[in-house]
Amino acid sequence: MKLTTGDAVVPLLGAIAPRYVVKQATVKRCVAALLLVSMASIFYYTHYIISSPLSSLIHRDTRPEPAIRCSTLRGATRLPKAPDHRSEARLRIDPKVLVFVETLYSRLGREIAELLVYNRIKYKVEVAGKSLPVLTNLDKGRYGVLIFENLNKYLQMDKWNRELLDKYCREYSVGIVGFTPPGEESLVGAQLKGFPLFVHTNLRLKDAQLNAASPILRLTRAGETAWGPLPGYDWTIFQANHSTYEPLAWAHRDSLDYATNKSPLATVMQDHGRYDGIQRVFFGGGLKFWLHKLLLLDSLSYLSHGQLSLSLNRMILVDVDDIFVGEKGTRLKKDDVLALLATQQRIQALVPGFKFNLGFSGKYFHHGTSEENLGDDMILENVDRFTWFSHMWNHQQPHLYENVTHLQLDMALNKQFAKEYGIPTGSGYSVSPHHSGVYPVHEGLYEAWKKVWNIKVTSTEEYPHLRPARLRRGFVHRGIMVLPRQTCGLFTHTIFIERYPGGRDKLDESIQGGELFQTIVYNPINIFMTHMSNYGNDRLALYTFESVIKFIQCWTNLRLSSAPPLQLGERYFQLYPEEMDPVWGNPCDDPRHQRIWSKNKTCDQLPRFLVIGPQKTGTTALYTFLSLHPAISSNLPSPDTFEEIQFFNGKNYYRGLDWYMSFFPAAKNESSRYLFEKSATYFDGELVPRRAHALLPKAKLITILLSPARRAYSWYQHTKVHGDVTAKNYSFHSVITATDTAPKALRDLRNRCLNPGKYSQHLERWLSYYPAQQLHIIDGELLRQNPIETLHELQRFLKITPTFNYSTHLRYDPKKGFFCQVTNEDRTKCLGKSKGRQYPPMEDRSYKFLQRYYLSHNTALVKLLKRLGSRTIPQWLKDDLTDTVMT
Ligand SMILES: Nc1ncnc2c1ncn2[C@@H]1O[C@H](COP(=O)(O)OS(=O)(=O)O)[C@@H](OP(=O)(O)O)[C@H]1O
Repeated sequence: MKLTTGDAVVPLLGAIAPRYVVKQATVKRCVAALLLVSMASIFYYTHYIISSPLSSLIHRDTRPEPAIRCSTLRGATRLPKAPDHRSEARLRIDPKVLVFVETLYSRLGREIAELLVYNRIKYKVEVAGKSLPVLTNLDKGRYGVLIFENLNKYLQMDKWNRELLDKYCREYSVGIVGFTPPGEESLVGAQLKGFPLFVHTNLRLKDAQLNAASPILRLTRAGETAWGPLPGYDWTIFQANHSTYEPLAWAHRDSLDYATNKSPLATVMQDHGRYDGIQRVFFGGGLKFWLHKLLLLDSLSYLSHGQLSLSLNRMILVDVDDIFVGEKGTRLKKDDVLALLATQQRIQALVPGFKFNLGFSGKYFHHGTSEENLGDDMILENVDRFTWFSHMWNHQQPHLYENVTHLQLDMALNKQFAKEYGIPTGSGYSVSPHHSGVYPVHEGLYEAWKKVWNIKVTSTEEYPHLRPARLRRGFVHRGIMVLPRQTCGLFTHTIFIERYPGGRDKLDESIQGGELFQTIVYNPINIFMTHMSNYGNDRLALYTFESVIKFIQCWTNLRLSSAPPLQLGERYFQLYPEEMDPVWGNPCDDPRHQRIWSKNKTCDQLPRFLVIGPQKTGTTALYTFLSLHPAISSNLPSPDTFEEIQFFNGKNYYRGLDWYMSFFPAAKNESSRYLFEKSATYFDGELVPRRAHALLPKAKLITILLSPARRAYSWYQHTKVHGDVTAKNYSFHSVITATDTAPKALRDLRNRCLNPGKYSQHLERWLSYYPAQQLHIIDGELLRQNPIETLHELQRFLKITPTFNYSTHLRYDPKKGFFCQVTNEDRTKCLGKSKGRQYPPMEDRSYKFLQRYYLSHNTALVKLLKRLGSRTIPQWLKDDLTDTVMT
């Protein structure tokens, strides 16, 4: 049966299906009929709709054209330059926002926080109604703007706190933003408690406009009308009878019975502070309406006197991935290429330097229909009008290659193709199919990229994860800048507007104030990912980008520009130098990452617990004794740092995950393997807890504590024996008592000697990443005197079964003065002579000095141990504190 028209499907269903259902009435046959119909539909779609000569007519009729119009685009009105909110006054406020929320889960509170995160604005969340947080630090205000998710929480604050807060705002010139909450009861002309300001609530509004004269508008441009209803039915509008108030935004009532009064209603009201000396902005609705998000950003900028101003520069690069790759019937034809060029030219007038950035896979060149092959030729005829980057030759994902040689060969083929067809090869930029190899890092990709293409910059949506987009970041690995890539809502399969998921309205919503528009507003540097097929067919990408760029021009004062990827990369890391350092996560914690993780790799090659130090507390003894356990395995030794890998601190971290995992060979018997690592310098490493947690969030942490004074002395002896010149030249007492005017080498040695002993401080940092249940603290004195009991307790904490009986494996060796490993009945194997050294006892004056030095830290440690539920306080800690009190 040949299907000719869409109508033919109906009789097919009507004729066949009922007969089967009624006469046979068997489930099997129903399923078979359904299958048949589905297959017929697929056949109809793929063989008729897509390849029919009529298909172009069907879809081309509905191909969307950018229809964004406004006075700015016509050049009709030249609006004044965006104001700079920076003030001449000597400001004493930090560029940080304090957000008072109703609860930690309230919706608007979350939306506010998300907006701040997206724009990298620092903030602190506080639940309103509790006591006020500390607002000042020395003579500086900690916050530049206060936001109340629910304005009532501010208006109804108890007198004492309200006065304190208002005083802070006046003294430090800090402004307040307040959102009126929706209420069940509709208010008509109700007065805001204590202000000559009145509200009407629960209104439906439409057709929003901005007050062009408002000094708040900076990023947001006035002059247009956002036609149509505003989202929600619970808008509040403001009416004032004091000159301190000035509307920032208006809208009209969206109601049939309101035809008589056409005057606009203020939805956002500015309080200039003439009434009570505090500047405020009141929002008559939440952040559902896109324009309000912009107005909030401008309000923060204005109220903080420019401390929280965002740059107005935005850079845009549009990658067109998969050039030459698409399926027959979905590729570019000649007129598509001409449209691409024409749109590019129009965009260039709005975005200086803009060129579509084409990523090609040469293997599929001329693999389309004859018309599409002419399209390929047309692209190459205009090769110099675009910028170019290399995709993989055959579009295969890099992590699927057997080895780096094959990967290089594949890349070389694409390079050869580029040379043959005059495609420029010097952009230094590349991307890989489905982000494979970029993140999680596949070292082979970076190696091959550098060798074949001299790649210096790439982009991905996957670091640290695809979602949420606002948290995407960049990093640098092996000299290659990895930039965050943005999505524009178009994917390989979205090629016809009629079939856009959610319909055309959905795409238009994203362009006109929605997700895509906001992506550009919030990201100073935007690299968008699109595919060749988005530029043929309905040319949705051309429509999307031209429209959103126009919409940005109409509604914002942003200065758009573009530049080649290398320049974008340099700019990105100038803006965010702190992002250069990567933070490696576990590829198996994210199903998307796991899918692009090489089959040769496993996530089992990671430790389940870490012995984190600090140095000189007995970590080697613990490491050695743990390694005797048949179910526990440590890492392989490092050629540089012996039993310690020292990955999470220092330079080794930049060697990447593959390097780290190579120390943990694949287990033979998975169930009995407890992999662990001990690096004693982890304990006090500033970055270590964050890095360790990103990779090993479930790992258990073991730390050993002993008198920080004695630890410092042991460390000094160790450093001296290892030939440290400063330690050799200065006595222990000179080192620990060195002042800040001492030579740098001595100060450095002092710090390295003393800092690890500030236990509470370091433990708090670990506990800000890991839950307390994952931390086990060993008393270093007990480890030394009774390692058997210490290890039994540790096994209980680690939940390792069956318990290994250490009493038959460890024995006190009187000669060594420590417990050692039993090798046979009368022999033991002790740790080397560098552990359990002989040195003179510490001078009394040094011990006393250190007791005082560590007093506050030790006191804090006692508190911390109690908080952690410790029933006994170590004897050395009691001694250190008692002696101090007595002296
Ligand atoms: N069983 C056993 N054998 C030998 N040494 C033992 C043992 N148990 C604890 N200790 C104490 O461990 C101290 C060395 O600590 P570390 O291994 O953590 O030092 S290091 O940071 O790895 O260099 C070492 O410090 P010093 O006495 O100053 O050498 C020892 O006091």
